[in-house]
Amino acid sequence: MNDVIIKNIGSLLLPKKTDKALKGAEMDELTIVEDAIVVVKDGKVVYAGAKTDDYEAKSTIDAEGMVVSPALVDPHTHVVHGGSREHEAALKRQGVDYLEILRQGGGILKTVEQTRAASEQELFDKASKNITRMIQHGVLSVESKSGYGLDKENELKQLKVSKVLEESFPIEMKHTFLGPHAIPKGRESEEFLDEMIALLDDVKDYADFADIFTETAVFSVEQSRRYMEAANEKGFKVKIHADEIDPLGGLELAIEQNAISADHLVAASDEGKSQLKDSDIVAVLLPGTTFYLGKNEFADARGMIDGGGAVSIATDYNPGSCVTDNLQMIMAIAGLKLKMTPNEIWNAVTVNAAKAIGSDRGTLDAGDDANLVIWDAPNHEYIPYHYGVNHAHTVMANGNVVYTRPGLIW
Ligand SMILES: N=CN[C@@H](CCC(=O)O)C(=O)O
Ligand SMILES: [Zn+2]
Repeated sequence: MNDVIIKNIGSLLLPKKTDKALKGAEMDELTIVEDAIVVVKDGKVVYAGAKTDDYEAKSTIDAEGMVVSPALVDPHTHVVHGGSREHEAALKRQGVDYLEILRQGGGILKTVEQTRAASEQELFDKASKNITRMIQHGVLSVESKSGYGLDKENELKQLKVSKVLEESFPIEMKHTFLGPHAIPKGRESEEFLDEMIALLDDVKDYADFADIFTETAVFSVEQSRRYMEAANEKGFKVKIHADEIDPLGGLELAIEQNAISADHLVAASDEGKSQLKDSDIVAVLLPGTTFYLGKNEFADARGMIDGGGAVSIATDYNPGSCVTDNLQMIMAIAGLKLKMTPNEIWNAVTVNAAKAIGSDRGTLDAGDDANLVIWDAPNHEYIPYHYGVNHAHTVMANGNVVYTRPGLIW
């Protein structure tokens, strides 16, 4: 006997199951079944498709005509950190730019101080609140970066907390070592980079990926190449924060180094974007960051998709450049500012986001783990349209309901 049937689904979203991320025109293809059901047994999808009487189950959930999709995947976050930086928000509004704040010892370096000062328990308690909100917003897979320790003890502390979060919540997490995220005060960049390269051996058991911030006044393309080559040699899959502010050629480097994703890409060159088509890399765009930093130029998602590339989107949740853990908000900005279509947006937060972090999630085919969301919306286009609010009604992780929307108590 099956465990549960979700019946009366108005629109069931079924992103295509593939080995590689969806590219170019494929990104606008999304199977939507109206009047559908999903059947679950032992935490797995038995059937997801058009309504049929062929299945029986111990219990039913009435979706009352709502939308059902795979649970969302957030492929770029900095969720484990100490403190907060609300004091910098005012500086940014006065026109002091993000890299200038970093040069003055603020920005990432401020969060490094706060993270070093926090215990594992304090970091866990703080990040638990973010993870809880992410689940409530329909996200069940989260990539989590270190990068606020910048030394062995504190980078390992962040990565350990990330692992404990994964063990403590009904989610999948991928963990990324981002030791070369900033240069600590008083340190010389080459020598610090050597230290981070040596650290790769120590973090091997805790990290799925090795990442670097390639940017003016942070790490150059040459330094990033040295780091990525070392990480590749040690068996890491590599990621890169590339071309966020200045067009340094980080995307071309990512392709050369066979990175699983290149992230940000606001200032990526036309040459780099044209290479996406023939590579397996996923461009992870972070439009919430451009929005929060008050910039007018957004990443060229249209150029990347129309040129045949694979695109995903993420929150980039962090305490400085994008302070939201609501991926639905990012879906809205992707429509408004990246000019992505609703189908492209849904593929970007499901299958393509999963590919960007080496996860097999993001689909709801028979045999998949039953990770899904019932959305209180009349159709899938409505969710990025009605922005800034949470449309998740019910979230199911491995066949168990882990969140249902509370009502008013009055
Ligand atoms: N740009 C570099 N790293 C983060 C921001 C980190 C911070 O400001 O604390 C990002 O991806 O946006
Ligand atoms: Zn980042």
